[in-house]
Amino acid sequence: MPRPRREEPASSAPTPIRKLFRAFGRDLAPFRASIAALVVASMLSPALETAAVWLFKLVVDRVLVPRALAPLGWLALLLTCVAIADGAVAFADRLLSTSVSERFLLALRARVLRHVLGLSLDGLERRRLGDVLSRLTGDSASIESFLVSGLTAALADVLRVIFFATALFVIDWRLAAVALVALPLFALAVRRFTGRIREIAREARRRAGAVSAVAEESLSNAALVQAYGREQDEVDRFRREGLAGVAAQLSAARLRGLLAPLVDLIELAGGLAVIAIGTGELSAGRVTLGGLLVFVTYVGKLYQPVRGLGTFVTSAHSAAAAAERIVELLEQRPSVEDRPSARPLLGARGEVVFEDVSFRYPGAARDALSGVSFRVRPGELLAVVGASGSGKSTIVNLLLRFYEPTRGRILVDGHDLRDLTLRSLRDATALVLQETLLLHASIRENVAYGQPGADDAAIARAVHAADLDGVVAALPEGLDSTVGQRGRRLSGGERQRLALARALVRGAPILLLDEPTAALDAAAADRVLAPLQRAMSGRTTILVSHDISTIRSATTIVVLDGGRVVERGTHAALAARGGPYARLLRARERDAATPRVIA
Ligand SMILES: Nc1ncnc2c1ncn2[C@@H]1O[C@H](COP(=O)(O)OP(=O)(O)OP(=O)(O)O)[C@@H](O)[C@H]1O
Repeated sequence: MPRPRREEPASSAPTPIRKLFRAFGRDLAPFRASIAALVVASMLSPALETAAVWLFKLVVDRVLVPRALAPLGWLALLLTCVAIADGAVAFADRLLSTSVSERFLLALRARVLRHVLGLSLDGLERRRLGDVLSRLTGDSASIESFLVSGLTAALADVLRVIFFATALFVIDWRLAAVALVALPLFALAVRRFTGRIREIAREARRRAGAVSAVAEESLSNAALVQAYGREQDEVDRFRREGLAGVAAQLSAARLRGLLAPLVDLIELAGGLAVIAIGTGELSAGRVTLGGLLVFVTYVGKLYQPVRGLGTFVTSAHSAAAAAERIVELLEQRPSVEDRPSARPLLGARGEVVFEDVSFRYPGAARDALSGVSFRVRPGELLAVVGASGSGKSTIVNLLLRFYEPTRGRILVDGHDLRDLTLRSLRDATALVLQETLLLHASIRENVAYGQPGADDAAIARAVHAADLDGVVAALPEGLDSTVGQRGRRLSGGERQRLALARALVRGAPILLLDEPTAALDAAAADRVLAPLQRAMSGRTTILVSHDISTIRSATTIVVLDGGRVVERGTHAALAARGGPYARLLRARERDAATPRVIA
């Protein structure tokens, strides 16, 4: 299979905050009812808070100052009711917001994952896996924390500001005017910082992606890293990427650190001014003691939501940065998609025809295939041989429609692949690669992956045909034993036979085998041979291989060189001709005579 070429995705232009809604509004739609309830809770909560403080004014003015106990009864009742209502609203708010946040986040992540899985391989391979993962986890979480938690909290904060400020004016408008002078200053201080915080938030999100990418690359290549003793280099690379993130976080901390004391100072100045002027107002009888006390309480409470709104603005910026990264991913279109007129391939017989097919990988300098033509009738075996890089795996990639030919066409049962739905084409094929793709699951699940819903009998037949009975019997939990990550608990040959069982259970009429025995030693390869032959019989098979024992029986052998077919025929005919195939054979024999070196 072709090596993935990954490059860092370029950062795109900033996404304005309203774009967030355009991009993710429809993800919110299923939660409309819960969000409406959440909005009501966010409105009730500030109203109840305002009422509770106001009741204390009444306690001071009606009970404490006149030293009269009588009104305390109804005031206490009211205070208790408000406290209970506040508790109930807070409970509902917490439950609702957790439920909406978590379900929204899951739905968003599932949408992103579905999209990414639907991308064509060329688009996917250009990305770093860790970066995609970081978008799927961290960036989605930022969007959630803005769109759901953030917006409802902001709504409550706005209402708090309105209610508290109104209460201030009702108590004493002169005092209120003084107290509120500080607010615009406050907002100004927050604004000055936000532009810079936004840039830093974007940088920090991008860095988080790079750090996960490095970790993913090191961990997925752990065997390589250890065998070549490069652990320290990997840690260093991780640290280098991480350091840039540390710098971004430090700048953010510096800004936040500056903002906090500034805000405190403004708050203190406001409080002192209120007390100074409030004493005068109290003496002039324009305000009651209770009024002044709750006034100071309201002022103290007023700064908290304003500060909350400042944080909301910051979170909006980091959400915008996250949204940019997710939108960029979601806007990537698969280069291979179903045409609107695409029809399913029904009851496939398995005839495969390549008609003058040329193909160049995106961004490559030369064609990987040029003018390749061949026909494989149902049930026949076509072997593709050739030197490394001659285009063998590309044939498999094109037949699975991971890519589309740049020229010519590929037909299955007489239908151009482009007229068929991707799903039905892939349903008609079973693939076995040199590098076996196994899931971290049981043997049963790995086999059933080939045919979801396969019953026990079908799985047992496939396991038997793949010569895995002995392996399964030796495992403590039989078919339900797990194979470890990427099947590491099995030997290479066993892994390959498991991959074959999966292909067999699929019952697809076309079998694609890309060097299925290349990673195995002679003994293990021999063990795969019989199951392989069983798998091939009755199916159209396209086999990419260097292994003479598997290609000897091919109906046709196609020899590729530099993406062109240079020879075709049966093993006997080609071996006798003394051309490129015979040369490949001789090279193989020499290889077989020299001991293998594990690279
Ligand atoms: N994803 C890719 N992007 C760009 N070029 C690619 C890609 N995959 C393969 N190529 C190039 O296309 C050519 C054919 O590759 P292909 O994988 O089909 O060769 P192959 O015959 O299967 O080789 P091998 O036997 O080494 O697996 C090579 O020159 C290779 O470098």
